[in-house]
Amino acid sequence: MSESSAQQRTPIIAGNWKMNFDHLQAIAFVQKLAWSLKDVRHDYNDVEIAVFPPFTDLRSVQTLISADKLSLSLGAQDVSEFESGAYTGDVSAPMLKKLESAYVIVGHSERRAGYSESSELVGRKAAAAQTVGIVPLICVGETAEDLEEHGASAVPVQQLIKALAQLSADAEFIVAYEPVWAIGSGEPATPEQAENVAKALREVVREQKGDDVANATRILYGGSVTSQNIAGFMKQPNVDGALVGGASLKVDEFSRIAQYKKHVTA
Ligand SMILES: O=C[C@H](O)COP(=O)(O)O
Repeated sequence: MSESSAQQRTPIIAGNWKMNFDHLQAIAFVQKLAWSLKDVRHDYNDVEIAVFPPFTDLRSVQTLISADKLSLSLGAQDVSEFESGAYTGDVSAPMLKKLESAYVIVGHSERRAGYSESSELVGRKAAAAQTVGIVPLICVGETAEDLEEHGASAVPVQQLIKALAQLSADAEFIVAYEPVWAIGSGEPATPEQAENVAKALREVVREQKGDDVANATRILYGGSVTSQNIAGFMKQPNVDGALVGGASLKVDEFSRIAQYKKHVTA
């Protein structure tokens, strides 16, 4: 990958709220976040900042973003593989599209572990999102046991190969490398570990989708990202942003993470 291709990718700082904040709390949070970023946003017009609220908050956050013309992107945390019908509890990609969700997370390890979601299902969900023009953010990552047995990249690479095999459309997707052992643990991967796996994942994209897609695809790191460590990740040539969990629930901290360039030195 050349330096120039890395520069073509717009970095994205994404806040995955998980199952936190009701819709009233969501409104208050987004208002505070927009206020916190208002004086610096012009310095960050080449950085995308996105929030991923629970389903019940999407309408409220979308209305706020649209009414106040906020420079924030909106995403959902999951999507059904089906378009409509008798699927109690599911939320479809067309429904999310109506709410102006630009993105949807698929394959988060909490869903893989808690709901036995396979990489094939993750791929079908990603395909359903792409059908309506939503960009899927495909999460992959190894457990501590996987790391010990197979090293860092083997499991994420296999997960991505299987998920990408389900995509038929030639449409955008994002990959998030989230080592399970780093999520919520306060023990992030090192920037070098994140870079090594991100590089391996980009090679998977290259093999399956070709050079142009590989060079354009954003690959994020997630797992105990904070304002103290974000700069190290963002300096890596194959890391194009972060998927932030716990720290995205604190306005000031998430705002500091979004302003990572202040902390990046050559
Ligand atoms: O989706 C976000 C990840 O699970 C990371 O969560 P965390 O930042 O709380 O470790």
